[in-house]
Amino acid sequence: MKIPSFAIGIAGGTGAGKTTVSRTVAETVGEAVTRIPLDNYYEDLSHLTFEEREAVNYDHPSAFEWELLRDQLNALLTGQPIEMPQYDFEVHNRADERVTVEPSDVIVLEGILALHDEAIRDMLDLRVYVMTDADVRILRRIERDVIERDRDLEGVMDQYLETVKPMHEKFVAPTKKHADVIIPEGANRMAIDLLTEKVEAELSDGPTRDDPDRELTFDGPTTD
Ligand SMILES: Nc1ncnc2c1ncn2[C@@H]1O[C@H](COP(=O)(O)OP(=O)(O)O)[C@@H](O)[C@H]1O
Ligand SMILES: Nc1ccn([C@@H]2O[C@H](COP(=O)(O)O)[C@@H](O)[C@H]2O)c(=O)n1
Repeated sequence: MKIPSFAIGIAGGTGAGKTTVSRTVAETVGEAVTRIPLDNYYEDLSHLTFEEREAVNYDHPSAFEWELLRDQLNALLTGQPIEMPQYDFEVHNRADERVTVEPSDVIVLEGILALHDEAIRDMLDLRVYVMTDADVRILRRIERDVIERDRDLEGVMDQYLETVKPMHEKFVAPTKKHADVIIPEGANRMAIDLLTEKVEAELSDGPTRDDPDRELTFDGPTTD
């Protein structure tokens, strides 16, 4: 196994297509890829009632347990297994069980604020932002939240206007400037093929992060 692993961050607004991109890359490349959904690092809110949890702003950076994510991402990248928390959207809280995640050659961190935290950004080798128009994203989100997350239409609309949209503009969209690659629309075949090729090239005995030749093989400028 490569140590440190090759780390990719995939950020973008709700409904942009982040999960679709990371799942497709992981399925195409196979077992060498481990997905880390940022949602699993929402703070444990067991001390609040369901009604209080319903009212939380889940699009503000303070909703996430960044320290745990930094520690666990660092552990995985350096070859150690983690006990990853799980998230239950229906009850707005962390689930009781954790899942053991083994280190792997490629780690994909995926979530609205995957490029928000500077220390996390520094751990990533490739930073991706999935950019999809807001009207498309809200339509996708309504469908998903009602069908998969047990939400009602009115609640999804209120949440979107009260927190999701303003937080997207304030915290999510500005992280685009940290991206090495911007993917339009999510399930964009060409972009996914290029991303998959990049991952496969990293797996096929490319230079590691500590290799002085690595800079020479990097195929895009960073904005940091
Ligand atoms: N390019 C695309 N065209 C059409 N539907 C898409 C595309 N990308 C993603 N989707 C669909 O949009 C919905 C939201 O995508 P998802 O990957 O879950 O977004 P995110 O993880 O960014 O919230 C899913 O139902 C997915 O199948
Ligand atoms: N209890 C929760 C926790 C989060 N959300 C919303 O999930 C969105 C992030 O997930 P995506 O797959 O859409 O990127 C985020 O916009 C939160 O508003 C929620 O509704 N309830």
